[in-house]
Amino acid sequence: MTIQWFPGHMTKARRQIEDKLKLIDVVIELLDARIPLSSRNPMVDEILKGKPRMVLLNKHDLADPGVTAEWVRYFADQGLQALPIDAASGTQVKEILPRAKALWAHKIESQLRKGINPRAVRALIVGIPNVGKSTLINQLAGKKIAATGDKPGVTKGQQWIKVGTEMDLLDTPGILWPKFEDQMVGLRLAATGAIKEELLHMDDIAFFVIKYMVRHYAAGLKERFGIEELPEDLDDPNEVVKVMEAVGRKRGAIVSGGKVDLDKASLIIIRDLRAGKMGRISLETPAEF
Ligand SMILES: Nc1nc2c(ncn2[C@@H]2O[C@H](COP(=O)(O)OP(=O)(O)OP(=O)(O)O)[C@@H](O)[C@H]2O)c(=O)[nH]1
Repeated sequence: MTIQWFPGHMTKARRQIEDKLKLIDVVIELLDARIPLSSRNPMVDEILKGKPRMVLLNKHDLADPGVTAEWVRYFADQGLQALPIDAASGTQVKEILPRAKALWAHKIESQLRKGINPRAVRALIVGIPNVGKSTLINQLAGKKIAATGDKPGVTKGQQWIKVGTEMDLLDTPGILWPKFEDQMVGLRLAATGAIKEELLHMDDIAFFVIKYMVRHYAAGLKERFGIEELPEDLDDPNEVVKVMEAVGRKRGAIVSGGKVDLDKASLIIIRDLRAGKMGRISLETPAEF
């Protein structure tokens, strides 16, 4: 699967999810805790057609905990339970089963009333590329089964995976596309690694990251790169370039003649952000929407 979503890809992805929906009881919608709305498919409500659903805010280990708490309230206001998790380390993953059972409780109760032994709740994980679907499937399965990778687009391939005796999970997730027509959404997706780097200009992504960091996480930026003065006028590109130059000098990204290699400095900023080296950072808040 490539990351360039054309209308044909979207139609195919949508059909694949609709086929899976026929088999399952509850949907586990995986979002990136750092950018919950930018990592959300714009048509998700329509595609999931009212299936009981929970939201998981993944990669919470990299997100700002205060902002994530705001997002949990945001989703609660929309009637959706959102749970911050870290699929890679397994933090809060044990909470998923009780929540899936709660979403399916009315069916379990009606089966019990009829004297039928309730079957395991059937679940499907859905989300955009690179949000951590395979990593979560592996955590829930308790062993390595799905292919994982740090580049978008590695999920391939329907089998059920037993999560204990009470939940069956489809072994291939539903792949959704993000809303990248919006330039800001594209920048946030690129900054977090959900869009392939080759498709965007590094310096545009780094510009966006620097500006956001100066506004919201100045201390983390200063500390990581030993910068004393940050720009005040963020509308002046020269000021932003000065930050890039400081990063390049600090990290030895210098070309002949002693000039800073701005492409390398951009890459350093983006890689450090993705690895959490500047602290736990969220790139959007409910208040911005
Ligand atoms: N820090 C952190 N990294 C995570 C977490 N969950 C997944 N990752 C990383 O994110 C990257 C993508 O994870 P995958 O599980 O391959 O994502 P996917 O959604 O299956 O991706 P596709 O196959 O592209 O659809 C990998 O490098 C994972 O190690 C998490 O909770 N925290």
